[in-house]
Amino acid sequence: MRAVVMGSGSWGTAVAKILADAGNDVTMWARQAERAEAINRDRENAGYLPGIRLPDGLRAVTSIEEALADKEIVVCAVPSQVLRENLAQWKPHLPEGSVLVSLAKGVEVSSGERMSQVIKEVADLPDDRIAVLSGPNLAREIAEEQPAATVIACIDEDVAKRLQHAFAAPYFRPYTNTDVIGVEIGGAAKNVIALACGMAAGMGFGENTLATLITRGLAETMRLGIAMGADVRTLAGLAGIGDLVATCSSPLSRNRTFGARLGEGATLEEAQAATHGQVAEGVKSCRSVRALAHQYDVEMPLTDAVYRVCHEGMPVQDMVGMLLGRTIKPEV
Ligand SMILES: NC(=O)C1=CN([C@@H]2O[C@H](COP(=O)(O)OP(=O)(O)OC[C@H]3O[C@@H](n4cnc5c(N)ncnc54)[C@H](OP(=O)(O)O)[C@@H]3O)[C@@H](O)[C@H]2O)C=CC1
Ligand SMILES: O=C(CO)COP(=O)(O)O
Repeated sequence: MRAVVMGSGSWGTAVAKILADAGNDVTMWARQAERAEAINRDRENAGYLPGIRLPDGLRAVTSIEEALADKEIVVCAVPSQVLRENLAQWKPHLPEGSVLVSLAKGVEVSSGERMSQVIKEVADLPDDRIAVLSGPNLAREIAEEQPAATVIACIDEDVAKRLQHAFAAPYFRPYTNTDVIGVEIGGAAKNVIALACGMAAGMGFGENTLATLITRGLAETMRLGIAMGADVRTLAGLAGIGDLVATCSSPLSRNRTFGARLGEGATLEEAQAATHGQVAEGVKSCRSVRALAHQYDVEMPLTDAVYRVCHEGMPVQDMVGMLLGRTIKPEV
């Protein structure tokens, strides 16, 4: 199929490689001319995935019109808080009949909307032309062709199946799902829990603490997902527990690394500066996920604690007392 990846960061580049390795005709859109030129010249996106050789057929362009022309698959690979402004620019050039696939793992702060909702609203598309791709997919590992699986969700199962074939590479195995809400909430919430895990690791806590945070993080993600209409089985799958485990455990995760820096004593500004321009989505999404928890009247104590550290100046050490000092209660 003819596909374009709109965005040329870590995951956008890795996904463009997957699509090319899966036999599609792939273009990448980069907003900076130097990046597009370097990708075409060096067959490498050194700023995001140094040392990864990109497939020969992969071409990067800076013109939105040229990028989108005639494409059947349009992959949205910019961070969640800037998807709306980007889509507004892309909209006049979106090809008739193309399917938009969101990679972003976040909830928009200004609206509380999931990415598929933002796409529907801005691009004015029916639900059967909007899909999301999410799973335990740390970009660097996938770009190194380490085997992994993912979930492609669309309300229309036939569309999800077509995309499943398009994204299936020898090292990358997509599963279909029609539970778009569950896949999106799993992806957004795990970044917040990964921040908490990073903070714990940075403070020197070990595996019991991490396992507790992952497990209780899943519990609060499930509470929110169920309240929003998700299928709990989705959250027990790759886009839920799968991604939660990968992100919370890996030093490759920007969210976990950001949290770890805070746990080690860095200020928010210092942690931000150390991300080298790459996005740690949970820092913003903890605000919108927490707002959803209030809207749906569910308890999300870990998300609340991360929000307080990131946005209310609570010292990271106070998280422990805040979480362990809560009323003791049954597990389920
Ligand atoms: N990295 C990963 O392992 C994974 C990431 N994701 C998700 O995918 C999404 C994208 O992540 P990722 O590629 O890693 O992010 P990066 O931070 O690596 O790259 C972001 C990309 O978006 C572009 N960008 C940033 N701000 C703007 C803007 N205002 N307008 C236009 N373009 C912009 C950047 O362009 P420029 O380079 O010019 O700044 C860059 O191409 C996120 O939601 C993330 O959670 C999902 C799975 C895995
Ligand atoms: O989503 C990811 C892995 O599935 C990547 O996580 P980070 O954004 O924290 O690097």
